[in-house]
Amino acid sequence: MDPFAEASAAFLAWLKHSGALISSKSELKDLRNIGAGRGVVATQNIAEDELLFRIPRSAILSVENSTLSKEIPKATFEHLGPWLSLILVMLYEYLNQDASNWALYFRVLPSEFNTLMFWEDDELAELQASAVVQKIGKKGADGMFVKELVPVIKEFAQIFFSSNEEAIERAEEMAQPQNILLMHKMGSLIMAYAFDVEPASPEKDVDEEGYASEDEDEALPKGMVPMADMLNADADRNNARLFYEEEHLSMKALKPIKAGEEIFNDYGPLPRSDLLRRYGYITDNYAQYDVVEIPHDLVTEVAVNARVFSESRLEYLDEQGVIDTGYDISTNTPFDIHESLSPELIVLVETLLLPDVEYERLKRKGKLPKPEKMSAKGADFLHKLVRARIQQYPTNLEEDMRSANGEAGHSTLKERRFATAKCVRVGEKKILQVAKKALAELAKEEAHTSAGMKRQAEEMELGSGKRQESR
Ligand SMILES: C[S@@+](CC[C@H](N)C(=O)[O-])C[C@H]1O[C@@H](n2cnc3c(N)ncnc32)[C@H](O)[C@@H]1O
Repeated sequence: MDPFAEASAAFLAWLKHSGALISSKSELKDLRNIGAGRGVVATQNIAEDELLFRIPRSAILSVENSTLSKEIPKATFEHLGPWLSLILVMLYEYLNQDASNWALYFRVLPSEFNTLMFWEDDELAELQASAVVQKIGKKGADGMFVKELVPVIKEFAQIFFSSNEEAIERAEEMAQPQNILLMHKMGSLIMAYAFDVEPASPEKDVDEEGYASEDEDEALPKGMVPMADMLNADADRNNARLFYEEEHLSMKALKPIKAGEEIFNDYGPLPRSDLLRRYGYITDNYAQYDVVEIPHDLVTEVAVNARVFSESRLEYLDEQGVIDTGYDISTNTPFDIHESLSPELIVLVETLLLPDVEYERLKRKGKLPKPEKMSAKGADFLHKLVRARIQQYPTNLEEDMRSANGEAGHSTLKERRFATAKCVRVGEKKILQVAKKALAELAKEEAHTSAGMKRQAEEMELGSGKRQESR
């Protein structure tokens, strides 16, 4: 048996031994031929709601289930927070090798990643001005590993290295680059594989469909759920979902699945930039969720040039929760600029453009301009903003499209990454182009309408004046 298939078989045997129930109607399949690693595929027709597999909560690789959490004070985990705590526990289990309950699970998890965290500088440069580059957070994570994780490992070296006689030296070595890299790999596994695990008895409010609200989701502990994380995703072909039960987590079919079809989870409506950052791959059908971010700094820059920058107005907007580090322009079909622009961006721009008297009046009432009402000046400002954003990309859409057409197959990893980066930046530039066109038209239309209304008002005034005069 080849090592890949052997690792899958050993993993499945361990999982069953741990109390998992796996339907004989699906199989864990080698999908490397389509560049998708392992995936789960139906071997027979599956009915809607049918159970695909059931994993006992005790098999989840989580802080709660690891013996490390019984030996290190709870306060230490609380101080680290859920993300670093799970990295710590995964490192502990991984370094424990065969002594770990999850040793055979680690054998089917990847040790190499294509996520942006692992891209070379020249590869990242191909993303050009995409905001995703600023979201990778490699330096921040490096700092956290050295400042937060390594000291905990040193403090509890004897526990962490299971009383190994070289425990102290091994703990010292954890700050070395190869171990920081290992921490990044654990972090990347969490990002692409972990689930927000709802508790056995939910204390949190869930909606009718059983989902916790967004705030509550943040509070849910993350856990690595074996087998559930072997499902790939597809933006349009999601056909399975994980259900959280008292003792188990059950993956069930959301619709009938035919023999031979792949079983897909839902990674959410992610733009391709984020799909690449978190999961290390993209497919065309995620283009429907693409966004381009307008950095807040660019808004202030354009406002300064347009002589409408106001520190005090930005402070007021901040108090009102409008200010962010960036604002999305999303894609939609058919394209509607009002739907596409983030409401915060419209409110921000309209506030900066208000005449003093009007601004003061709204501020006294604690109000803001309405996002659905974009003025001609607002559309014109946004048009300038979009043009400035386009300028931040070193090549334009036409150049990218031309060179994309001339490309042959991509045989090396670097070539594939370059091509992927180009798809991401082209997606963003396409949004900017249609937004630019729509805003130019809107600015013209609005200006025309407001000029018309002004003329009408003047004529009415003139008319009533005339009437007065004639009296
Ligand atoms: C939760 S895991 C799914 C199992 C994974 N294929 C494996 O072999 O371990 C997520 C990873 O699977 C891969 N993946 C998921 N969906 C994919 C798809 N539609 N096409 C290609 N790769 C996919 C990506 O590498 C992603 O980071």
